[in-house]
Amino acid sequence: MKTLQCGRFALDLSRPLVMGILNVTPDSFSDGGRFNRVDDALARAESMLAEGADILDIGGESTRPGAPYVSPEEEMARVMPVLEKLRGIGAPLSLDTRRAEVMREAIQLGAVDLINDVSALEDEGALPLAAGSRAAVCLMHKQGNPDSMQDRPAYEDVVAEVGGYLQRRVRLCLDAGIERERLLVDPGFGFGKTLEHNLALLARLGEIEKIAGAPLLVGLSRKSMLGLITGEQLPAERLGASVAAALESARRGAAVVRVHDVKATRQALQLWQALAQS
Ligand SMILES: Nc1nc2ncc(COP(=O)(O)OP(=O)(O)O)nc2c(=O)[nH]1
Repeated sequence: MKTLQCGRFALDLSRPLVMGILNVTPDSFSDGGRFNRVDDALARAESMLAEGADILDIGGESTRPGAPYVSPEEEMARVMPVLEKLRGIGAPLSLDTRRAEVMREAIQLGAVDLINDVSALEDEGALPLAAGSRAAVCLMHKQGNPDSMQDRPAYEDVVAEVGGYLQRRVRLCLDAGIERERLLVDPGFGFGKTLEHNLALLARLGEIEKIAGAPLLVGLSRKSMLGLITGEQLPAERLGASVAAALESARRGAAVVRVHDVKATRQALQLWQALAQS
């Protein structure tokens, strides 16, 4: 049985896991401002667990294209009170940050089971910090940074380049002493990719896993590529496409899908699993 060693938890990867997104920001692209008060964040966490979330992903900085700068102090002020309250909730907590100092504070709190880093531990000190913890790590690919990554994304072969980057990051983590059982990789949909790039990555998801050598986490929920395909301008109105994207990701081998709409995604995955087992 394939297992993800995830801090205080060992997660069974024999079925796709659902990571519920808890953005404690004022400006996340689809739900900014809804859960940035601690009580609202707690209520949201509880409802996502009740809906079947396997992991909660707490993030204090929007990394959507064009997102404004958030200071480390501000990011910490947003996430630490929520992590403190959720520490005893009995479910794996993922911290969505690209800053080593935020990781350090949260690890010291004993409230991080998974470090979800959109910059694949590139921040100074992040790699040894993760190596010294028991947290799982999600290494995500991005081309450029949120302020300009969507200006002119360009690749020779997006799958080979994204896979190759993730393979190099996995190698670095293994050399630093992070066991492979703690690693996830993520192609980073929408992080310096055109619609064509995103579709190629989704279509060829299995190749990414093979090249990188670690299970896949996929985040497509409500993203603008789904808006381009459906014509739906409002991210929160992209439920159908988001659920279909999660299902297609699972069919192509994703181990974890990162979503806003937990209940609908779980139901779709349960149908898919029932079929797979019939
Ligand atoms: N591993 C991973 N982490 C991510 N974190 C944030 C976002 C952006 O989505 P969201 O958090 O909903 O919006 P915002 O960044 O505006 O808070 N996408 C990913 C992703 O695709 N993969």
